[in-house]
Amino acid sequence: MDSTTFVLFGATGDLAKRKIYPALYNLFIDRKLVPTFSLIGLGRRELSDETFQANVEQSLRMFSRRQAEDPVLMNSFLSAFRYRVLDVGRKDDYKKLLNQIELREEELGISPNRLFYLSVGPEFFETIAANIQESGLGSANGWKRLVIEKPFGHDLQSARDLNEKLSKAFAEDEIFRIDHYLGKPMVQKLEVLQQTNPVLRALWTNRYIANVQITANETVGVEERAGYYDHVGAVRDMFQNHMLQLLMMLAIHLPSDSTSSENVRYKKKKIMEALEPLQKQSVGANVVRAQYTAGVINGKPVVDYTSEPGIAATSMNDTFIAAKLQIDDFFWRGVPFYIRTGKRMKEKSTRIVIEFKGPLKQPSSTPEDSKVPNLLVFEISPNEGITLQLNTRDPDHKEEFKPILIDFHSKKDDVPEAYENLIHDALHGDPTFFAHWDEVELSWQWVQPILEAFEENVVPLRKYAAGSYGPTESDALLAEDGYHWWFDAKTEQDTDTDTKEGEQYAYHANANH
Ligand SMILES: NC(=O)C1=CN([C@@H]2O[C@H](COP(=O)(O)OP(=O)(O)OC[C@H]3O[C@@H](n4cnc5c(N)ncnc54)[C@H](OP(=O)(O)O)[C@@H]3O)[C@@H](O)[C@H]2O)C=CC1
Ligand SMILES: O=C1O[C@H](COP(=O)(O)O)[C@@H](O)[C@H](O)[C@H]1O
Repeated sequence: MDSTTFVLFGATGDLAKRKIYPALYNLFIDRKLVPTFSLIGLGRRELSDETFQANVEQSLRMFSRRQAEDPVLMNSFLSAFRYRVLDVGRKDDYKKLLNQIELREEELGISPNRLFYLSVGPEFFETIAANIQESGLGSANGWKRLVIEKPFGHDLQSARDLNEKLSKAFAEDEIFRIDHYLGKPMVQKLEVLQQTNPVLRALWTNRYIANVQITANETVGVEERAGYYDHVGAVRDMFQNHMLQLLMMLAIHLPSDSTSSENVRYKKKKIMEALEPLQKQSVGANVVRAQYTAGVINGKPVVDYTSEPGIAATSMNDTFIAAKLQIDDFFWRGVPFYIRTGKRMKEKSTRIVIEFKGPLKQPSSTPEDSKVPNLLVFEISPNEGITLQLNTRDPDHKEEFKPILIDFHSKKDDVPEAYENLIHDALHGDPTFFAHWDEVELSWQWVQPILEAFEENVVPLRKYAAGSYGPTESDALLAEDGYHWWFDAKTEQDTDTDTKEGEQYAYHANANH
């Protein structure tokens, strides 16, 4: 890693405290930061360097996955942190910042490599990029990078406008668009698993795969983000970015001899280009839009969406979306991809289930429910694991089959946070797990008819009880094709407990209704 100055806009904000500082601390503990690493935090409020460092330390105690107890390590880490006041719209502040960065670079004897991390509201992205360029902050004799948080636009046109403005100050290969799902360790493993395992490579086609199910369910509701969430809904908050990224990562076929970022990005773009487009009129047949009503989660009653603080009683916002997508290419033609994501669901889980074709022929005396298809399940979070469901003979009833699970689960503490991976890659200039503009643009393009259909209420807003697996219409989406959602039966019994190492659990048909 090159010597770097990490220029953090929004250093006093929530994301910085909960994700960015803990990620940097863990990279430091793992010796993945250079000794001359330097961070300059920016915000409007007046803070001394000491107060800023104390705030960072406090956030580590609250949010780091590692103990932040060793004072020597802590002081060594914090000594890299400085704070400066900057108001995004005040040009003078950028000039002052440039002087301060140059002084610090000189003091540390480091090259002017600068990573600008925009952890501020999206309304500031264009202004900051333009001011970085105008002030000369981005013209030093080193590299410059722009790390940008979501949301990247509100629809296709606004995303294009934003990209055009950013492109005036930063080249595409200098822009690192964060999609934190791409930083999740299991998502990062998908390409390697496929590439290094001929067994999986051989199976990754419509010849063997019946359908793919991608789920990201959350138990939380809108929380304190009513102002943001009520304007975006599940379709913009999760589907356009995280869910479509998961689809791309799962569906790409990479050459066995190369995992270059160009390759990954090229293949992801090809997947998006091959996605069968929806027309506004056909959205209703392929997409389910829903909002939660009151219910019970983990034994606690929760209110309906429109009774949440800050949400209008008449809100038609979607808190759940399920969709059926088809990739029209050689490998995936005819394989439906079902995607669902929602708030206030029964369990917190992000997983991909691959259901294979051809349930086994069984003796006629076998009860129906002993038939199971082979499943390959990638548990992405909060638990990380891979499970393969196979059939074997039931030792107690020899004429019947019995599913067995070949199971691998990581220990939770061993798994780095998504932001650790992403910040590490951005510092190294590796763009593989960041969203390229082509993917972002194609995602918005695919989603645009859905946004319009929702806006015009062409698609009915369904309801689901908080604490369920979503509306019945989401189950019907699969039932029409003869499938059903698979879920982890263990969470039926206890949504709070993590799967313990070596513990067996089964995947069952969705028992929602
Ligand atoms: N929080 C989260 O979990 C997630 C956040 N994001 C994205 O990250 C970004 C930051 O979110 P979050 O940290 O939650 O937001 P916060 O509202 O908590 O923080 C906003 C930050 O912006 C600074 N700021 C606001 N106005 C100005 C201004 N005019 N000039 C300079 N600085 C300003 C604030 O500092 P000060 O008040 O001192 O000026 C503060 O540090 C957003 O784009 C959000 O969408 C993405 C995923 C998750
Ligand atoms: O980007 C977002 O993601 C979170 C869910 O992330 P996860 O890592 O906990 O699965 C979601 O709660 C939030 O609404 C959204 O903006």
